[in-house]
This record gives sequence, structure tokens and C-alpha cells, in this order.
Amino acid sequence: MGKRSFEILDVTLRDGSHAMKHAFTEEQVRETARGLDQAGVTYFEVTHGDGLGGSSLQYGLSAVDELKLIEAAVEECKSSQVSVLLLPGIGVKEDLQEAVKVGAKMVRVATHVTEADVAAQHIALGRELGLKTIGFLMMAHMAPVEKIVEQGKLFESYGAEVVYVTDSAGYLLPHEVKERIAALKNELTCEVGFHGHNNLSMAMANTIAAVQAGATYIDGSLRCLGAGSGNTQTEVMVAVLERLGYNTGIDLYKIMDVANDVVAKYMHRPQEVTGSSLIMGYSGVYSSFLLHTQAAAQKFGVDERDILVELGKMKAVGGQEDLIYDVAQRFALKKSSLV
Ligand SMILES: C[C@H](O)CC(=O)C(=O)O
Ligand SMILES: [Mn+2]
Repeated sequence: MGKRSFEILDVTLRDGSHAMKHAFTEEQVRETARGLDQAGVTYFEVTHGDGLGGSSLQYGLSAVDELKLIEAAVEECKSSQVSVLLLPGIGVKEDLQEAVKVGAKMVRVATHVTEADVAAQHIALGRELGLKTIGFLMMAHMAPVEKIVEQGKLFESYGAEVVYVTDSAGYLLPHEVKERIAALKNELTCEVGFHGHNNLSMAMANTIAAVQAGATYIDGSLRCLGAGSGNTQTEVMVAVLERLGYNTGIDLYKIMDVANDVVAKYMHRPQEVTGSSLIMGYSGVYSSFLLHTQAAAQKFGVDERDILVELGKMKAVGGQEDLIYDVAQRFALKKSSLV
């Protein structure tokens, strides 16, 4: 098949966990893992949507222990390798050691875009454990290009082999992705990656911009299964990038088969750009807040778009899920004082 132009890393079994309310079954994971492996994906990610240790009241309880799911995915693979996500503070170093015992071969250590310094020990541990180790700068729209370069350099100095620009809110436009990726490519010696969300229908355009600016790791999910409107659609990305003349190393029919015959069957709903996810992209809100916001809006009888616009103004970041309920309650009180 020749040398791949870049790695397409599939996040269906991790970012998709948000859309599945963290209720993946072992059988769903096994079937998806088998399909990804047969299609020729080098790496795919499995954990709770908020990474190792994410199962909690704050983020949502997992239906099945993530270590069991990681182990099941590993067992299904002949050549693909399983990655885990780790947000320092949500997951701890012991969680990573346990994931390695069941077969994880890659770790992506994720921090808010201005907080790379909290990842030093976790990145060092990833390298010590012999894992492919990646730094993941979330909410990348919230920092100017120079800040992203500064934070990327920190990740690289701790040992990250790839630094990601992560458009957690699906807010970035192609020219903004291009300038961020190009700046990291210029200033870092390690590889650069891109992870997109489709809240403004820009995920594919942003992915193309990232690749053209030099990204060599790009994320996607099957049928877009992910937080908010989901991610760049893996199987479509394969077709588009092959059309552009790149070698993805992935079999198009096989990746389509796992998307349509496996993932489409268990998705709770199609991944669409809805009123709420559109507002997330427009206001720069963390995509993982979607289902929490819908639940809060329902509980307090308020419009979920108002909550999201307010969270955007407050510049709320991952980990502040409790704010969603505060804001919803505030709107409900305001509404009741008006009647
Ligand atoms: C914990 C988040 O879901 C990580 C991610 O995929 C993003 O920020 O986007
Ligand atoms: Mn994501």
C-alpha cells in the first residue's frame, strides 16, 4: 500500500462515548475495534469520553468499566494499537499504568490550551512506559497563535512526540486552523496533529487545512460519533484525502462497512448540526457540554441555547460542568421573577 501520508486516528470509541452517554457495551467496542483493525487504522482511542478516570457524577458514569473496554478492544486487534486519553487531575498516573497492563500502546495527555504545564509528569510517564506519547491542547480557539506555540513547546520539552491543536468547540475556521498548525510546524521539531468538531460544519474543511499546513496526525470518528455535532467523519475523510492524492493506508470499503454496519446500528441518534451544537460552534463552547446542557435545560425549563451563549461569554472550560446547572438555574429564576 506504500507509505502513509499521515496517520488517521479514530476516536469513535472515546469521543463517541460522550454521544453514547458513556454507555458503550463490550460487544459494541469489540465489533468496532475489529472493523477498525481490518480497515487498516493504525491507532484508535478507547476510554470514557473525558479520558481515564472520567466515570463520575460530574462527567457521567460509565456503564462498563473502561479498562474492560480497552482490554476487549486490544483483544480484537491484529495490527491496530489502542490509545487512551488522559486529562491530568481527572485521570491519575495509576490509571495510565493500569491501561498499559491491559494493552494500551499510546497515550494522549490533554490539557486546556493554556495549561500544558500540568502535563509534565504524565507525559514523562507515558515515555517511561514505552508508549507513543502525545500532547493534546484543548479549546485551541481560546488562545492566540503565540500562546499555542509556547504551550506546544512545553509539551515537546516534556517528551511529547506529537502536539495536537484540538478544536474542542468546533469554533475554528480553516484559515485559523492553518495558522495554528503552520506555526507549530515552524517552531517545533515534533509532529503536529489536528482534532476537529463539526459544530459549524467545518470539520472536513478544517482537516484539509490542517493536512495542507503539515499536520501528520488527524482525528476522525465513524459516522461523526462524538461530542457536540461530532468529529470529522473518518470514512468520508479517507475518501476525500485519497481524492486529494494522499495515501491514507486505510481500505475505503472496509472503513465504510464498520461505519455503516456497526456504528450506525448503535448510535442513539444521527450526528447532526442542531440548534444547540451550532450555538456551541458559534459561541466557542466545549462540545462535551451538549448533553449536560440539554439535561439542565429540561430540568429547569429554559432554552438550552441561552445556557450555551452564557457559557461562551463566561469562557467556561472542560471540568466546569457544574456551571451548566448554575447558569440554567439562574435563567429559570429570572424567568419566574418575570411572570
Ligand atoms: C475530554 C474532551 O472530550 C477531549 C476532546 O476530545 C476535545 O477537547 O475535543
Ligand atoms: Mn473531541
